[in-house]
Amino acid sequence: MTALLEAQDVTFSFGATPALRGATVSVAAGEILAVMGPSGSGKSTLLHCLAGILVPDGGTITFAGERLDTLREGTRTELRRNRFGFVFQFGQLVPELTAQENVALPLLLAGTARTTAMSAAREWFGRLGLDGLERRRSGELSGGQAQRVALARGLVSRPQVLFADEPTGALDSLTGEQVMDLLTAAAREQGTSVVLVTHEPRVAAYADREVIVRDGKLTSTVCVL
Ligand SMILES: Nc1ncnc2c1ncn2[C@@H]1O[C@H](COP(=O)(O)OP(=O)(O)OP(=O)(O)O)[C@@H](O)[C@H]1O
Repeated sequence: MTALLEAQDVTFSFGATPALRGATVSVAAGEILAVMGPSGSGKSTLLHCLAGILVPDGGTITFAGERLDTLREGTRTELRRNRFGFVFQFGQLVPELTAQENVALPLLLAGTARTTAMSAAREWFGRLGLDGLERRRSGELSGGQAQRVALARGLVSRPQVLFADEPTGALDSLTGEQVMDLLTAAAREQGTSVVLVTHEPRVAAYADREVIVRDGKLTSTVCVL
């Protein structure tokens, strides 16, 4: 397996609190990886290090053969914007913007012309069963609808890696399954790798592979296919 994204022996502390203590994990191109583990074990911190949001205290992060952790902040931000997509537990849509503007946002931030960005965003509404909701604001959407809008925003720039941190954590189980069906189908269709943090085995079951974080380390790898 050739790794697209890899953490090698990564350590990270929040002040005196160690969150990662030598975490090693890799994700192949197009692979959906579930990161599981108890609360406080370091899953989100690992995701943030892999995504270049946090810079590790030690160890290395490699993306597409190049060190991510040693890039200057501006270059890292640009790489995140162009190559990575994000979906979090609570959609975190911008409340002042319409649903369609929210989806278009990553493209607009990357410098795409507004008409092009808005029409690319529009395509996702049909794809994710959101037709007719384009002009709604986040306060006028159900939890499941808002999370599908967030998913469209995470995928609209066709990222190489989608980072999903408890993407179904705020949804009931049926709505969560619908979001996971759409997430995995869209990621597979465009060859996007997914780093999926979850503590729910039913959600992890959508992944190709599962790893478990305990006390800031990866403890086991289980193939779920
Ligand atoms: N911003 C922060 N400031 C200080 N300590 C933090 C911060 N974020 C996380 N931690 C600590 O780092 C450790 C790992 O946290 P992390 O959020 O990565 O765990 P997690 O496995 O994602 O947990 P959960 O499943 O509850 O979201 C924990 O001990 C946590 O208390």
